[in-house]
Amino acid sequence: MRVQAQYVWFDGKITKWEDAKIHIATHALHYGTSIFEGLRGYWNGENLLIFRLNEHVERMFKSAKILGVKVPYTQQEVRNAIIEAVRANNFKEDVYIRPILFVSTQTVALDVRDLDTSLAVFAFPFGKYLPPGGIRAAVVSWRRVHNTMLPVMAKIGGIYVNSVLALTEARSRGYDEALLADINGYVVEGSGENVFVARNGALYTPPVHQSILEGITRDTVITLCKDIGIKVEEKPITREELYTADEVFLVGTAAEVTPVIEVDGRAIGDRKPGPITTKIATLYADVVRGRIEKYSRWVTPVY
Ligand SMILES: CCC[C@H](NCc1c(COP(=O)(O)O)cnc(C)c1O)C(=O)O
Repeated sequence: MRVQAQYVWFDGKITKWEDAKIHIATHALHYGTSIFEGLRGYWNGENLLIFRLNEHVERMFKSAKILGVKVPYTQQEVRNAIIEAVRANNFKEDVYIRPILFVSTQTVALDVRDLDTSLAVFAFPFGKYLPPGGIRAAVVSWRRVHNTMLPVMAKIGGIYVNSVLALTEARSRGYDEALLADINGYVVEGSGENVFVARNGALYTPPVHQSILEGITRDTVITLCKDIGIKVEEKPITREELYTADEVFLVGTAAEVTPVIEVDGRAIGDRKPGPITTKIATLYADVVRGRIEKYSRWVTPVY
């Protein structure tokens, strides 16, 4: 799926898509030293609402701190850049927004402390990332990188080779998505999502210290569950618990709330979205389009 837009935001300027280029000696191209985010903008018929803009920008700054690179902008300037990248294209449909901060110095040196960084943001029309009726997932042979090896709480470009290998394996085996186990064999997340398991009316999801990205959608779902009285417990999840769950679903900005109806050839529940998954997916769809006043703090209008 090639992405395309008319205009992008690049180091403070609205630039034509075809002019937004970097040099082949760019540090981030060689070593994966970029920090990126994924946000969604939802068109609700009147305005385009960016979902949890503040939290995504906050995470971008945390990721940069973990990698040890400079961010030559304030959080407000990055929020404005993200809004501008959407506004400049006058989008009036659902979009995916990709800010990326990357080490731009043309060097092969590894120490990043004094190197320069650039910020770019582009947005493009984007619908469903995974089939909303439910997906088939496989626990793949590639393990989730352990957080003593790479700081997986930081959304660092180079770490995504782990996700690339995982999803490519799952798709080559005929599945829609990959589930990754950590070095101890616990299932911790998808290639681009956090995972939830429902059993006897309660939800379980791996704790943040288990080498996962601290997902913003994960936080949204936990908050919504508390508000509607669904118990959520953060605990390690074994493969057997996954196979025998009443429901499994994946959550992420791109994936939103995606039911998992089969894992490694085992049907989950009766192989269709379960009641808890459906309830949360429906509520989430209303929240992101600003239809529920209680969560209006989470949406930022573009126009
Ligand atoms: C290719 C990466 C796409 C990106 N994945 C987001 C993502 C999540 C969910 O995080 P959040 O809820 O904050 O989005 C969890 N875990 C991983 C490894 C992720 O890449 C996304 O935009 O959903």
